[in-house]
Amino acid sequence: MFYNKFFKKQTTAPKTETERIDKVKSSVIPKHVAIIMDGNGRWAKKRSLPRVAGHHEGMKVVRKITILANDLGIETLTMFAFSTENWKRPKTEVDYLMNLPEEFLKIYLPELIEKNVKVQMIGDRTQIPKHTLRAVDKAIDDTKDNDGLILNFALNYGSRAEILHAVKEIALDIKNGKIVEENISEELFSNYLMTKNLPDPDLLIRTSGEIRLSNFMLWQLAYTEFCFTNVLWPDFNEEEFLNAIEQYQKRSRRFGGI
Ligand SMILES: Cc1cc(N2CCCCCC2)n2ncc(-c3ccc(F)cc3)c2n1
Repeated sequence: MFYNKFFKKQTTAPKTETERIDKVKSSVIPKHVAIIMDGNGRWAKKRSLPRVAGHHEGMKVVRKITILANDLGIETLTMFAFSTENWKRPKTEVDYLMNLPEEFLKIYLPELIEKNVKVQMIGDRTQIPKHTLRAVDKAIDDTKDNDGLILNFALNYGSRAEILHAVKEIALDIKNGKIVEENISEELFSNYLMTKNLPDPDLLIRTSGEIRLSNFMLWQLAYTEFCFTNVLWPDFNEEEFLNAIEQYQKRSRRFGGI
């Protein structure tokens, strides 16, 4: 039992995970959660395993957190799976990573469909191997009519490239008379981004103790609450996810106001 100083009443800490989930569901649920899934290589190194073992373990955590996010009623979950900078990694690691979407979908797509999850993707498709895109596009098509959680994978995504592409598109539309300069607003600009059909993230989670954005959703994260945890992504679990949501629920967001 512990004494709740605000409501002057005895309340009991939730004992089971189900009770904890119910308590979280009784408060504000972030509509859009974005996750930078960091620490996979370090997790493997700590176990004297190859880096790709960390990526494979991290893939299983994606499914775990997706299922819980869907159960909590979160509307969109954006997972930063591959950045435009990741091409600099060794070819063997990049080749492995480009096979992960297929492996993930082969194992988990039936369950995602059954749970009414809708798969989407943001990122530059031009450099992604055809076999990877085929698997992702099939999942997008197979889930296009679902209206549950949107599972949005950031794949070969870079925010500065996204912003530059939007600027060029706007310049072109001004040149061809589609829009006039006076009409350029934050809302119009947002509609030129890859995330145009999504609300800005309410909560960003980054694992492994790194405290930086790594060229991720720089425009969209303007008013997002950040939760940085030292936990390595392969060790991240439902309890850690609930911790992050509870942290979010304890913060009152002012969007620049008082
Ligand atoms: C490149 C990459 C890396 C990747 N990792 C596992 C999670 C930790 C971070 C890096 C490694 N995961 N995990 C799931 C996907 C995925 C992507 C698209 C899709 F439609 C379905 C699944 C994925 N893609």
